[in-house]
Amino acid sequence: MEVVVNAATSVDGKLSTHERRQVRISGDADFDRVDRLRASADAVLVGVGTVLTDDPHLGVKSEDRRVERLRNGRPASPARVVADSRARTPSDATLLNDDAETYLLVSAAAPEDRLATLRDVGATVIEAGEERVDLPAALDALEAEGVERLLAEGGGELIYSLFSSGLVDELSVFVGSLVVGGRDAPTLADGEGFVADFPTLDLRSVERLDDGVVLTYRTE
Ligand SMILES: NC(=O)C1=CN([C@@H]2O[C@H](COP(=O)(O)OP(=O)(O)OC[C@H]3O[C@@H](n4cnc5c(N)ncnc54)[C@H](OP(=O)(O)O)[C@@H]3O)[C@@H](O)[C@H]2O)C=CC1
Ligand SMILES: Nc1nc(O)c(N)c(N[C@@H]2O[C@H](COP(=O)(O)O)[C@@H](O)[C@H]2O)n1
Repeated sequence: MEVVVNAATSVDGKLSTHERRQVRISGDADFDRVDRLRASADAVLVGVGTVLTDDPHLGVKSEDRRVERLRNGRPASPARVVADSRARTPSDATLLNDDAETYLLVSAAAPEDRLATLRDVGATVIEAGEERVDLPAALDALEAEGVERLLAEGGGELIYSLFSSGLVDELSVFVGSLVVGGRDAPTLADGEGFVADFPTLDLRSVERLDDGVVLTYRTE
């Protein structure tokens, strides 16, 4: 499976405010680039932190791209995937609507009643890990479901875990021209942080877009 991570950060590396309030960092051209990435993916992954704060849709927005996918025998939008160890995704979350399939990656610690509720509203549950989602095992299970290209859109906890498990193939970051600040604001990679064996990246392109730049890396 090819795993592509995409996010937008301020110049000081923040994904959102210290209150975890979503910030419009990308401009129209960058949102269109993200839409192209979504259209090229079989599934889009976020952590449950992003679902709880942003209630994202994660679908392809361009009608032309949805039509093109259908013409190629694919669903109009990629599947939505949430890393959600304890099944905290609200049953009325937007990404559980009928626009695309939705997978919840949970751990053995997820309460049965929550799983039943979420299955009732259409989610497909994949269990991997005891206390927290075991991402390598969960991604293997997704691959068995036909997901060959996975776009991970954040947030910082999830992106850190993907790097720490060596699962990232490509990273693109839009760096917008604003400073968000705040020592507690989410950054591109949070988690516990690396103290050695830092993942190193190979910078492949630098593109000026909107009022910022898109940096694209492959992992080594
Ligand atoms: N600017 C941008 O491009 C983007 C910004 N954001 C912003 O990021 C913020 C949310 O980020 P953040 O709080 O880091 O939350 P995340 O979206 O990264 O979700 C983190 C949660 O995912 C669950 N999870 C399950 N398994 C794992 C695992 N193996 N590794 C890591 N997490 C796992 C955990 O909850 P549990 O243990 O309960 O399962 C964890 O707390 C929001 O403010 C949002 O607006 C988000 C996306 C893009
Ligand atoms: N790429 C990007 N640029 C920004 O400026 C952003 N604020 C975000 N945020 C993330 O985009 C997702 C919303 O998706 P939908 O529009 O609801 O489909 C969500 O994950 C945000 O955190 N991304």
